[in-house]
Amino acid sequence: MAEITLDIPAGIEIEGEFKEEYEQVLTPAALALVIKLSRAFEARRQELLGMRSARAKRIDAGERPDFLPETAHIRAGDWRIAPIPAALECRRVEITGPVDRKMVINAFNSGADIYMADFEDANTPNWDNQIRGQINLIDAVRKTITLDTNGKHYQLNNKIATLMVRPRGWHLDEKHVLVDGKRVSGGIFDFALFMFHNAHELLKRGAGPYFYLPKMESHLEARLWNDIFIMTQKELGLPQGTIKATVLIETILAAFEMDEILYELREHSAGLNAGRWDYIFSCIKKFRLDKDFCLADRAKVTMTVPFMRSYALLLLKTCHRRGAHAMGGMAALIPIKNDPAKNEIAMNAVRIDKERDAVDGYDGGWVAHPGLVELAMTEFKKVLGDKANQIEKQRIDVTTTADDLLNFQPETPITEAGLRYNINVGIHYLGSWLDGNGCVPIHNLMEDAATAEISRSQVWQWIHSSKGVLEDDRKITVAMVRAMIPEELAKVKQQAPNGVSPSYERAAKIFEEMSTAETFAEFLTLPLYEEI
Ligand SMILES: CC(=O)SCCNC(=O)CCNC(=O)[C@H](O)C(C)(C)COP(=O)(O)OP(=O)(O)OC[C@H]1O[C@@H](n2cnc3c(N)ncnc32)[C@H](O)[C@@H]1OP(=O)(O)O
Ligand SMILES: O=CC(=O)O
Ligand SMILES: [Mg+2]
Repeated sequence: MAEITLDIPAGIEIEGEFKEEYEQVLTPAALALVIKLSRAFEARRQELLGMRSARAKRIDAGERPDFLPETAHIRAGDWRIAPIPAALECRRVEITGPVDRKMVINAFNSGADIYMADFEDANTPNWDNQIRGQINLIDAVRKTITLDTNGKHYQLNNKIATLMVRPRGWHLDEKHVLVDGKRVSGGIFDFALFMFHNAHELLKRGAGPYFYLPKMESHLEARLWNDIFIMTQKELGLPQGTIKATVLIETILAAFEMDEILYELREHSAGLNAGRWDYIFSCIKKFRLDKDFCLADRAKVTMTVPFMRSYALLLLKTCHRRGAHAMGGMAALIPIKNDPAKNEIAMNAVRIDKERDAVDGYDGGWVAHPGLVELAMTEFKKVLGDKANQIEKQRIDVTTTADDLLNFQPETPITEAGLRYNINVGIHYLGSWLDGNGCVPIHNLMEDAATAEISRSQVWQWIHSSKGVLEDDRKITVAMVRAMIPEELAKVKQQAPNGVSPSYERAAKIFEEMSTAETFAEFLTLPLYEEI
């Protein structure tokens, strides 16, 4: 590995490989911001992660989450978030995708109102992806990004989507960068580099630095981001309130603190998003030891089952009451090539999903693929007409209670096909992730870190729960899962037209370890990260 030859400020060590083009990202001044934010906030990040573990232990011991008594005044109070900048008023369709150069260009050109560049669920956070992703965004913000590949030239159109960026969640470190000898937060690293290089340029161009914030579990975690925003704005000479962020409500605990999260970020808020896939994963994770909890096959846990419906409606009601955008999540379906009949079914499912969100009152929603933008746009336009959003639509009829949020149905069916599906997807996704691709089409669905977590955690839960019983009354066991893993690995290999890399053997091993271990690993990506 070549040594970093950059002039780097004292206190920071870069352990990642050096490539000449990285120099434009890892400048001394940008790294100084990483140091400043890390020194100011790393202890609090660790404290909050400690609080997550302590809370998880209490839930394991039987505590049920509820709305917080100490913040009742915030929920009852009559406040609204600060006005939303013009560039973020209209968000009917948001396309998301990893920060790969070609996909960045395609996403900006897709016709969506917003493009969320993803350093998180859709991305393997290897060193090259992280730094190259920053380079791609620097070039895109300045509209100089181009690419020539496979005989095709890529460049930005005149009219492009507004950029939002999703840095990594609080649980992830950036292991290639140490500040005072300790790994920095992945989220702070991604955020600081993006802010340093692009905030002023974005403002010059009529937009601003806008973010999506993932996987938070409490309003105190949102407060940490808010404090980071305040310090960064001061450091970079930006007016306070310039940064705007949409928080993904994608953990069951955050669902009890939606008002509080908006309140913490009220000067910097751009609403909430119903991050449905991580939300399902979070429910399984938090209640995995509850003898009464057990969800049916992954495919049965849709947006219309009781706990998901309650969560979606509460998010909508909460946002609009506070003058904030309520953003719908991702329908994981993608266009199906070479099978028009199946494709029509998939497109219709996306249409129904977006129609439901739009009619409910959502202001927009996510798509995973450019081929879905027009379809989703049509559904939102049918409801919104010429309006940029429908924030004025108040859902006072919604009366979601704690019990509604915790009404985990359906419990059946759990099928052998569903179990095998989870194993198959888990191995395939892990293999791809290890090879550097954090978002893949599997069985005609978009699979990313959040969807794969559902597969992995369901297998663990079905083994460990007395309710983990197949329709034909066979109990799901370690031995059953162990026997299926090589069979599903063989199918994954067969399904890959050009074969698979050795990573897939490793992936099968890791999947086996994680799904059969006595202790549940907090996140799939934590042990995986140590492998890359
Ligand atoms: C739970 C959550 O967090 S959801 C958010 C995270 N997930 C995502 O962001 C999903 C992103 N989507 C993707 O990565 C891809 O769409 C996949 C992996 C699901 C499917 O990828 P593929 O099978 O390669 O798609 P396909 O071959 O149909 O792509 C056709 C074209 O669309 C482009 N494309 C596909 N998806 C995207 C996207 N999300 N953004 C930009 N371009 C895209 C491809 O680059 C390709 O471009 P080209 O014709 O210029 O070569
Ligand atoms: O990030 C989105 C999700 O659904 O998870
Ligand atoms: Mg997510």
